[in-house]
Amino acid sequence: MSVKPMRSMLYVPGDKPRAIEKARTLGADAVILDLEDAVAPEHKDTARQNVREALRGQWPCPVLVRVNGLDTPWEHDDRDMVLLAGADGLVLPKVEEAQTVLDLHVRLPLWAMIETPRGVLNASAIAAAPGVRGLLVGANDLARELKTRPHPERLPLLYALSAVVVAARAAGKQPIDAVFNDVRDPTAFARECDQGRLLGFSGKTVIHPDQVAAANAVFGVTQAEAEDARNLLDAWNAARAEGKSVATYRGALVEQMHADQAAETLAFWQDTQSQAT
Ligand SMILES: CC(C)(COP(=O)(O)OP(=O)(O)OC[C@H]1O[C@@H](n2cnc3c(N)ncnc32)[C@H](O)[C@@H]1OP(=O)(O)O)[C@@H](O)C(=O)NCCC(=O)NCCSC(=O)C[C@H](O)C(=O)O
Ligand SMILES: [Mg+2]
Repeated sequence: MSVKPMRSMLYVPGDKPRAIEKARTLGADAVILDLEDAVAPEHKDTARQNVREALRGQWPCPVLVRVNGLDTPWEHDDRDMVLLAGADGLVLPKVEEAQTVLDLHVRLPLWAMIETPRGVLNASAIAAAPGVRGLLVGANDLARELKTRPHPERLPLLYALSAVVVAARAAGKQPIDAVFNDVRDPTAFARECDQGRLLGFSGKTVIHPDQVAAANAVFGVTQAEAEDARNLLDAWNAARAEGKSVATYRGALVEQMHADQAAETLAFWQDTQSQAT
């Protein structure tokens, strides 16, 4: 299954109608209307009503809803509302085993959050479950559960982050990196985006308007990268036309997989260009 990479997935608290309205205009690749941890217990009902209302309107991107966990009193009402109101997908928090996803029996695309040690250990099976489009890291919960200390390079979380990338990629699904909490530190945010891309994530979950463009830039394709991919493909096609099995581009070996990767880069570039116009 090929799904367009989600460079930025913007969480918006369900109890903030002004932020929900603003989210339509921010250029995120997806919006996640949150009913879970961004909403206090006494606001859950109002948030559900706001989200139901918001789903009736027009959106320029897919709109997902993060429901409350299965072990909470709100999950049932959340899920009923989401199914009736026609969201583009369901984000399930704190998924720990594939059976949770299998037991849901919903047709909506599912995005499973990996944010507990058991979730990390079972990430491969969760990613492979039918209906799952991607895995989202919940690093705040994960750090708490792992009893790690904060670290600027996320050293204590690296094993879990890579485990999520490997699990999602093995199943052909999208791994989406965790949120960065300090919305007033764009430099550190950009650094964490770079690290996420380096690790293999498709995109990043974000929590503030200012983070959207930066995530789109880091997880997108630059013009220079698109030109490079086009040149590599030209070199590859020329070598193949001469009957060669491999090529070189700028002195480096090019094989079929590099050509395939370059073609994917170009396709993604063209897709984002056509969206921007
Ligand atoms: C993080 C915030 C609480 C910061 O709020 P605030 O200081 O009020 O932001 P600003 O004043 O800078 O806001 C400026 C304008 O932007 C709008 N806004 C803010 N956030 C969003 C948003 N997420 N989407 C859309 N619009 C947003 C404000 O309304 C202002 O608009 P205007 O009045 O017109 O100027 C706040 O950003 C926030 O609440 N963010 C989302 C938090 C959230 O969703 N949390 C849940 C997901 S993360 C999570 O749960 C962790 C995960 O599970 C894990 O375990 O790691
Ligand atoms: Mg969480």
